[in-house]
Amino acid sequence: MEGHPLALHDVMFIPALVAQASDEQNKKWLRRAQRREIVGCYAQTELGHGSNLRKLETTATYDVSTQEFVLHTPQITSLKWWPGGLGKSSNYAVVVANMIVKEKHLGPHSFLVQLRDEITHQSLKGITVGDIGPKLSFNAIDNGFLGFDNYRIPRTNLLMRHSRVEPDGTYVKPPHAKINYSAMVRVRSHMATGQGNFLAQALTIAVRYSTVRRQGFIESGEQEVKVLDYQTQQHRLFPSIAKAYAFTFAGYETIRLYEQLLKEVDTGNVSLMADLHALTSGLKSVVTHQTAQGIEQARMACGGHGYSQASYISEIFGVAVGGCTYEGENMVMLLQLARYLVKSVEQIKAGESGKLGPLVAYLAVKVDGVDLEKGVEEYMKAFQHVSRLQTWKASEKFLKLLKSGEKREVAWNKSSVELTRASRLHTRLYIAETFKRSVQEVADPRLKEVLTDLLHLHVNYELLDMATYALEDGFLSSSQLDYVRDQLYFYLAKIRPNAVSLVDSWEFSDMQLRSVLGRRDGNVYENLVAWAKASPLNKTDVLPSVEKYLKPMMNSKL
Ligand SMILES: CCCCCCCCCCCC(=O)SCCNC(=O)CCNC(=O)[C@H](O)C(C)(C)COP(=O)(O)OP(=O)(O)OC[C@H]1O[C@@H](n2cnc3c(N)ncnc32)[C@H](O)[C@@H]1OP(=O)(O)O
Ligand SMILES: Cc1cc2nc3c(=O)[nH]c(=O)nc-3n(C[C@H](O)[C@H](O)[C@H](O)COP(=O)(O)OP(=O)(O)OC[C@H]3O[C@@H](n4cnc5c(N)ncnc54)[C@H](O)[C@@H]3O)c2cc1C
Repeated sequence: MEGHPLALHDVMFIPALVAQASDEQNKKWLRRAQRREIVGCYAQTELGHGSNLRKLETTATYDVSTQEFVLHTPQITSLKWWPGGLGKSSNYAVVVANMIVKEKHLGPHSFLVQLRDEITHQSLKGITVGDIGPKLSFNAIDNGFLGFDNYRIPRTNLLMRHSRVEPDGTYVKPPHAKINYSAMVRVRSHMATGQGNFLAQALTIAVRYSTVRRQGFIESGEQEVKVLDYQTQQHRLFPSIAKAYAFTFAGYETIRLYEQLLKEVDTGNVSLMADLHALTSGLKSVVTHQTAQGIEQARMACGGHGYSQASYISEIFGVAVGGCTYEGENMVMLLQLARYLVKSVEQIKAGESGKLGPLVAYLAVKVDGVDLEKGVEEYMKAFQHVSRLQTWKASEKFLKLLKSGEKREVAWNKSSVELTRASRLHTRLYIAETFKRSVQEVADPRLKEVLTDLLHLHVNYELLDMATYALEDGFLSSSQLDYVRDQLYFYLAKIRPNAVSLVDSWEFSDMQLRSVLGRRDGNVYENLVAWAKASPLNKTDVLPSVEKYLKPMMNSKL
């Protein structure tokens, strides 16, 4: 669960080599990395900068006389800080540094750098490396720091698939200025499935436990009810079951798009880059935030035992919520998507709606009203409407400030909260649409029926959650909103009989879940007692601290 020291070797180091090292270079490095003869990480973030990559301070200066790059950490804020696996495990890193050739600053470029001796694993001369210390979670991964003192590497250690520096220092530009950012886009493209997986684990635990836990009565009877029979418990858990499926389906799509991008970029076709960057920037932000909320609700739904580490939900939360920060802080990434949305609005205003990509074409089409009783398609139109409304309002706010004479950056900052709201709504539309498309493609009629129930639950829950935007211009009436609520409660009840099968279908083993509450055999109470008794504190009846502290305190005559 909490990842492992080689997680970043697999999810970033190797993909960075695949995407950015030349075939020539990969003959030397990739096989060795895949066979784990070398262990690597992705060292980009610094003590002083993580979001603003233009201001990364680690430099890689080309020395034409020796055909080497000199890596240097000019000041404390330039130390690489946070990269997973960097502290103690890796002996190599893909280092992102500001490249300087013939005194020209060429921006962030990626270099393969050996950090430690392959035999002794000792850090090499000119390298300072270590672990940054305990974190909220993910403590099985040694996030580290790294400093260079005029550390020399061969010219050929610049990853040269897309940009090159020739022996004489001639710089060959990449086909797209941001192609060096591809390793991040890859992780972002995989995050929806990863986060969906975290959410699914937490929901498996909470739903199973909610059928074991009996507490209180709905109508008087012999037995107390299973807490899963409370509507509030269903409302707390079932929308997250739907989201776990929805995020996974959306993630399948972005993983496919990333693979397509990788192939296209190699042919020089970079047209997909802008769309995928915008899409994954919004998706990682919405999915990570909603996953964290869903896991927290799952933990709270388990009462006191949810708060015990025996539930393991707090660890799942810790690992998942890091995603709101890593791979691009959520606000920063929502604003990246907002750039794309504002550009789309400007294209429409310039009469160029025909140029809009499929993901934003809806911004040019006004929908007057919907008849929600006709089904899910109508909900999609409602999501399109609220996203269009907010995107246009936020864009108009920005453009009006611009027209009033504000500098672009200042106008942008003054509109940024409204812009992030538009980015979220646009992304939630995308998630709902991929969920709908994926359910439509399910062949097995029984599966399709249950997943359709989840889809209905999802669209009603989401539309109710966005009600402010749907009501503000009268697009939806309050009686339509009453219909949405009724539908929500109808589907909570409809899903109840299938809730356990829906989470069991993810087939997490007890070992993967590591949760006493989520045990497949439902044998919670005996195992909670066994778990507690195994705690180190219970090794002895009386702790040594009693002699050392308690007794002297209790016997002291103050
Ligand atoms: C179970 C265990 C699991 C284990 C799983 C654990 C995994 C943990 C992994 C964590 C690893 C990390 O965190 S690795 C480090 C992650 N770090 C980040 O993500 C850094 C976030 N910051 C950035 O990416 C960048 O600074 C930006 C994109 C925010 C800004 O870049 P910039 O160079 O200043 O560009 P900017 O001026 O904003 O935009 C200029 C133009 O470039 C475009 N642009 C910007 N980036 C891109 C891009 N990638 N692809 C295409 N286009 C792009 C913009 O849309 C814009 O187009 P136009 O609008 O002009 O048309
Ligand atoms: C668990 C974990 C694993 C990580 N693994 C790696 C790794 O393997 N490799 C690696 O290189 N890095 C890694 N990182 C670092 C991570 O990528 C950065 O923390 C992240 O990019 C955010 O940058 P920052 O920490 O500098 O935050 P900052 O950018 O300083 O953000 C601080 C606050 O400022 C706000 N802010 C910043 N810029 C703007 C802006 N332009 N507009 C509006 N608000 C803004 C942010 O929204 C945030 O609220 C990891 C981080 C974590 C937590």
